[in-house]
Amino acid sequence: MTRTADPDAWQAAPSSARIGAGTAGRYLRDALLLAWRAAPLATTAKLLLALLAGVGPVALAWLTKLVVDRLAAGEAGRHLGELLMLAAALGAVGAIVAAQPHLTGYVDGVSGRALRLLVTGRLYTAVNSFAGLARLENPRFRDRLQLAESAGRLGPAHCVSGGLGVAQGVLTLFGFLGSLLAVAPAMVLVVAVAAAPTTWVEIRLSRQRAALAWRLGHAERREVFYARLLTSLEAAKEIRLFGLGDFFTNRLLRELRHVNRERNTMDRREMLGQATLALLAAAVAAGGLAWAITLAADGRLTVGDVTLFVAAVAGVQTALGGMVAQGAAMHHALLLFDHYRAVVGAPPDLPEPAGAVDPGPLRQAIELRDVWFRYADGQPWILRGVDLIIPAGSTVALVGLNGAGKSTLVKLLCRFYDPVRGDVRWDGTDLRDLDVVELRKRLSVVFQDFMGYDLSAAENIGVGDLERLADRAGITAAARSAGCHDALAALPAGYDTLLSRIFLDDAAEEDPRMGVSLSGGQWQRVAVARAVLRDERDLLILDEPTAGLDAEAEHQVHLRLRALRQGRTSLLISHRLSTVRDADLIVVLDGGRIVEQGSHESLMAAGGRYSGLFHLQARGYQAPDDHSSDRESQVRT
Ligand SMILES: Nc1ncnc2c1ncn2[C@@H]1O[C@H](COP(=O)(O)OP(=O)(O)OP(=O)(O)O)[C@@H](O)[C@H]1O
Repeated sequence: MTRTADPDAWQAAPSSARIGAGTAGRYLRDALLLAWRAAPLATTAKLLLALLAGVGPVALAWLTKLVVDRLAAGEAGRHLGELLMLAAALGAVGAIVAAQPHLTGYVDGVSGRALRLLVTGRLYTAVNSFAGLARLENPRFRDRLQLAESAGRLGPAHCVSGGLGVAQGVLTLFGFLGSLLAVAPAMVLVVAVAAAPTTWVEIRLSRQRAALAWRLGHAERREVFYARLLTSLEAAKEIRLFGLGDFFTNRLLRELRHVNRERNTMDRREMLGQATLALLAAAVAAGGLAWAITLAADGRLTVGDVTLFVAAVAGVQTALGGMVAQGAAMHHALLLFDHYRAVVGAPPDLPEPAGAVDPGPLRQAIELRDVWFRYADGQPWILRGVDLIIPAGSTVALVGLNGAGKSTLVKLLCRFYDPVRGDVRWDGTDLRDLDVVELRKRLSVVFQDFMGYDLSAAENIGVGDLERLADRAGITAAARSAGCHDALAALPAGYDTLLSRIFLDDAAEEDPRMGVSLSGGQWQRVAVARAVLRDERDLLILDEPTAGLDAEAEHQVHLRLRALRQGRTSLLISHRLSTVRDADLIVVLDGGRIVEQGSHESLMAAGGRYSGLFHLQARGYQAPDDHSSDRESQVRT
């Protein structure tokens, strides 16, 4: 059975500001389970503290009523022992109620941090499990990922705190409502009616807040993008030279203004709603007090009843306010937790066969059969019916103009995407039936847009094969092959030099020589060394591996790569045709179609596209006078 993939399945989870009671209950349970798994002790302590915080105020009010009633009845002398016991109980409960917020704060911190660790690990494990690239290229997914990253990491902790806050409020509320029922049953009705609009308004506000977070996600991501751009070292040259600083700052401020406007509107709504609710609460409290005083004057309530009544009205309103606020915060956190769940629970973006096959060593060939590919529905076809065989042990070169689809073909070989039509086969087995992790272990690639990591020089090569990260001899040999050993050895701390001007560890910060940047060509050699370290792989793919190198270095690196390719299966992409002429097969891609293939000699003899490109490049190295002799052989490219 194949685990079906759906690159858009993450969208199925609700992205609106509504969440049903059943879903909310499920999410809350999941958040609690996560909290329990992350920090069982702290979570238990949180539960107990919430219980204490819930019943504490009610106990205080009742103890106060009992003391006041005894004192008002002039029975202090007769019941002194009992009164002192009540006073001691009041002190003890008061101490617990006073200490509870501090204990809760501490426990919240401990459990929140543990939970964040767990949730963060799960989030990035999920992101790493997406085998393809399409999801990461989807702007809506990135919005969701950002919400999952920011709110999602704290979201579960907020869900738990909110849930416990609500539970605590419910305890207090029912405790005081029970008390009110004992002294003035009609007042229960008044308080309950007054609570209804509060609950309704707060839930509405919470929905609006969550919808706003979703709506603003895109603008906030752009804001972060401009902010990063303005401080990015890579962009700094162009930004300064082209005078782009104000341009990007203005764009950043435009996004920020938009976000501010929306948030101000939301705050205004919140302020108006909550101020109205506060007025309503004050009116209910004042009316209730006047009523209780009237009853006490008639002798239908004791002084203790009035104190209990006052405490109960205040307690109910505080509990209700807290409950609704915590409930709203929980509701907001649950809606944001939804984004986290959508990312973490997203099904595979590429189909995963249940019985995925280990590709095993390449023995015959990699074959593309009538491969059609485009990056999204409605976008132009990038590959149009490509049929290509890369025989095991041979070097195939892929050439063609910019945008012909060469790098796209490489991405399909790595299975970053699946063909829309047709298939790619490894010794006859469709790549879709292979274990993608095992497949990638059999590939070594120098990507056109390779990475330069803010790590040490040795690590920058070692990441090519994590098992050899500590294999200094292997790393040095790879660097020699790629022609960057001398440059790396000459760095201030040799291979241990941090290739970064951004992150310096404590020791490095004190040593101004530690953060070093390489030249473009040197970085490229490091990328080649990374691929060389990954030797013994079945397929070596080199996508413009020497584009940034000087002529001498290019020659040397190609000589070494040629030696490395010897007897291996390799795919070489290069615009410099002199570097591909010794390939066993040269394939010319044009507009997503293979228009020619053959050996250098046969393609030159055919006088087609390849020969035209070759002559064009060769002419670039000749004196102007020589050009006339070539004019007849010019082919439009
Ligand atoms: N992630 C992507 N999403 C959408 N379109 C893309 C993506 N990557 C590449 N393309 C488009 O696919 C086409 C082929 O790009 P590709 O990088 O495969 O060309 P190439 O032959 O390697 O070009 P070059 O010689 O410039 O490296 C281009 O038109 C490009 O705009």
